[in-house]
Order: sequence, then C-alpha cells, then structure tokens
Amino acid sequence: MSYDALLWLSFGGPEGPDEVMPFLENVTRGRGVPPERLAEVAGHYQHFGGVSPINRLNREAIAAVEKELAAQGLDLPVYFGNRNWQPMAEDTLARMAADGVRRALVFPTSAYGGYSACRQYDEDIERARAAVGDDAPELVKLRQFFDHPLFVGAFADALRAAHAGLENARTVFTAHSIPESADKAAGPPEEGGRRYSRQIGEAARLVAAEAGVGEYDVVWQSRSGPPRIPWLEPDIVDHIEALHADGVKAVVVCPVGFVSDHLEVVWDLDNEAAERAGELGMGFARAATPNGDPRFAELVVELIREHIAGAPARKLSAFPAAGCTVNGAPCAVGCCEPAKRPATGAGRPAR
Ligand SMILES: CC1=C(CCC(=O)O)c2cc3nc(cc4[nH]c(cc5[nH]c(cc1n2)c(C)c5CCC(=O)O)c(CCC(=O)O)c4C)C(CCC(=O)O)=C3C
Ligand SMILES: [Fe+2]
Repeated sequence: MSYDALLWLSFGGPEGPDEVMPFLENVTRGRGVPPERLAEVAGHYQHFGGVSPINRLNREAIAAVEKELAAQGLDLPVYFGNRNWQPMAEDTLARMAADGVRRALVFPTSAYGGYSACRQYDEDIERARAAVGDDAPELVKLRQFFDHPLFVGAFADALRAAHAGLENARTVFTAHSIPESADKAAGPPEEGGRRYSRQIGEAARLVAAEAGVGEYDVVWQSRSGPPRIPWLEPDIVDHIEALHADGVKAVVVCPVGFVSDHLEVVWDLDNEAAERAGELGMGFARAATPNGDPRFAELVVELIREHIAGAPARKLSAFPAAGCTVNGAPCAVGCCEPAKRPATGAGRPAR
C-alpha cells in the first residue's frame, strides 16, 4: 500500500478578533454549550487579540515533520486542514484532490481515544470526503499514540524541567474534561467504556514513572457545557485549592491530555490556575507540551513508517493500538458513540 500525502488534521483556532465568534459557533453548533460560557471563552481569545496559538503551532510542527520526512527519504507532501477553522479540512481535501492525491494518511493532533479526541476526527474525515465527492482521496487515519515512548519521553523531560525550579512540588496531570456520559461511552462497548479517562491515567503513570515522580494526581480542565450535566472532575483550580488546604506548597502542572500549548493550555493553566496558585501563595510551574520537542516530528514519521510497514505498534501500555481506520469509519461498531444531543439543534448541520 502506498500513499501520496499526509493530511495534518487539527482542531483549528481563530487568527483575529473578527474570527472568534464564527469559530466558536463552529465548535459548539448543536452541542448545548450555554451562551454565557461561549461569551466567557470568547473573552479568553480576545485577551490574546483574538488569535489562538494553535494554527501557528501546527504550522511549526508541520515544518518539523516535513524536515524529518525529507531526512528519512520519504516523499510525502503534508497538507493542513482543521475541524473548526481555516484552513478547513473540506477545502484542504479539495486541494489535495486537485493536486492528484488518491490516497493519504491522516495525522490527528490528539493522542487519545474517546469521542472528542478520536471519533470526532473520523467524522471530520467523513464530512470532508463527502464535501469533495467522487474525487475525494481515500483517507487512512493513524493510530492513537498516548503510550508511544517518544510522546511519553517528551512529556517526562518537560515535567522534569518544570520541577527543576521548585522544591517539593506536587505533580498534577491535566486533560480536557469531557461529559461523564462521553467517557462512559469511550472505547468499544465490550471493553466497558472510559477509555479516554483510563488512557489519560495510563499516560500520566508512564510519564511520572519516566520522570521519576512518585506521587501525582490526575485532574481535568476547561469544562464546558451546561452545569447540570456531570463532567469529569475534579477541576484543576478546585484541586489546587484542595492541595493548598492539605498544606502543599507548590504544584507542577503537566497537560498530558494535549499535544500543544494552545489556548486552553495558556489560558486555563498559565493564566487561571497559575493565578489561583499565586493568590494562595503556592509555587507554580507548567510543563511544556510535546509540539516543540524534536521527538514529536520523529513520532509522527515513526507512526507513518510503522503503518506503511505493517509493523507492530511501539507502545508502553497494554491498551490495544486503536484509532487507525479508513475513510472515517469508527474503530469498532459502537466505539465512542457521540453523545445523544437534545432534540433542538441535534446533530451538526453540514457546513
Ligand atoms: C477531549 C478534548 C480535547 C483534546 C483532544 C484534541 O485536542 O482534539 C479538546 C481540545 C481542544 N478544545 C479546544 C477549544 C474548545 N473546546 C470547546 C469545547 C469542548 N471541548 C471538548 C473536548 C476536548 N477538546 C468538549 C467535550 C467540548 C464541549 C463541546 C463539544 O462537545 O464539542 C470549545 C467551546 C467553548 C467551551 O470551552 O465551552 C472550545 C473553544 C481546542 C483549541 C484551543 C485553541 O483555540 O487554541 C482544542 C485543541
Ligand atoms: Fe475542547
């Protein structure tokens, strides 16, 4: 099996003040996110001039991957497309088709399973192919990589570096919170769900072990959605307060659930969590995400090589290697089912 290209598939983010609201409308369409929450999040983006760092970080990572592909003698042009903002995956795929691409690999910028982290990227692939029509290239998504030694190694070094300036700091891993119901539905049904939170827990364990950290906690951040719906808890800020009450003097936060220092990392951690820790007189440091680490480009190219060779997955956990599917098919029947939406505005209209 040979491939003509790599599609770098990400979340997308605004690049100017006028793009914030239309971007947020794309993200939350049909998802029951209350308007107050939307207004609050819009404020986070406007605080940074309406520019999310995520597109720049993706472009930097793509440049590094292009270099690594060339260094390894792989001729695979890289295209960039997003779920929620320009360059939209549909437009990129149309360009790929026009360039003569027939089969492409897809690298999703999320390491984990679950609806938001895995299955929704399958839906993006399906939607983009449907928009392009008969000429749409075949798209094969690469597997989940939360337990890959290069991913774990990059986080472990970042965690060690963050600890360097702080005495006796408690390690706290964070990931994006998701609704309890989405976590229960994460993974193939026969596995009993919770694949997202269990994979986060496993990645945290692996990173802590490699960094030589004994005690640590796993908590959640960036909760959205109506307050009456339960999401994964505790929240990072509440947890910092609880640690303070227990006499902990400093925290090192490691955002193991993300691959880059995008807006939810720089706002919810570097701003909100850091500020609360400061008010409580606690030391605070945040470990970097792998996006800027040379191992991230190596990881992407290794996943490509592994897939092309049909080689066994290089991985550190006992979780099955999942997420690699063709043309947006789910990993397994019923795997990571999207949550049932309220009757009004259910589903996502085609864009
Ligand atoms: C698991 C997960 C990841 C990790 C996997 C991955 O990386 O893909 C992730 C990443 C990201 N989430 C991001 C931004 C947002 N997420 C939102 C809303 C939501 N996220 C959810 C989950 C996740 N999100 C969920 C269940 C919702 C509720 C609405 C829904 O069911 O879809 C909202 C709406 C406003 C709000 O916060 O309510 C925004 C703006 C950005 C871009 C940041 C930037 O611009 O730099 C990134 C990388
Ligand atoms: Fe999100």
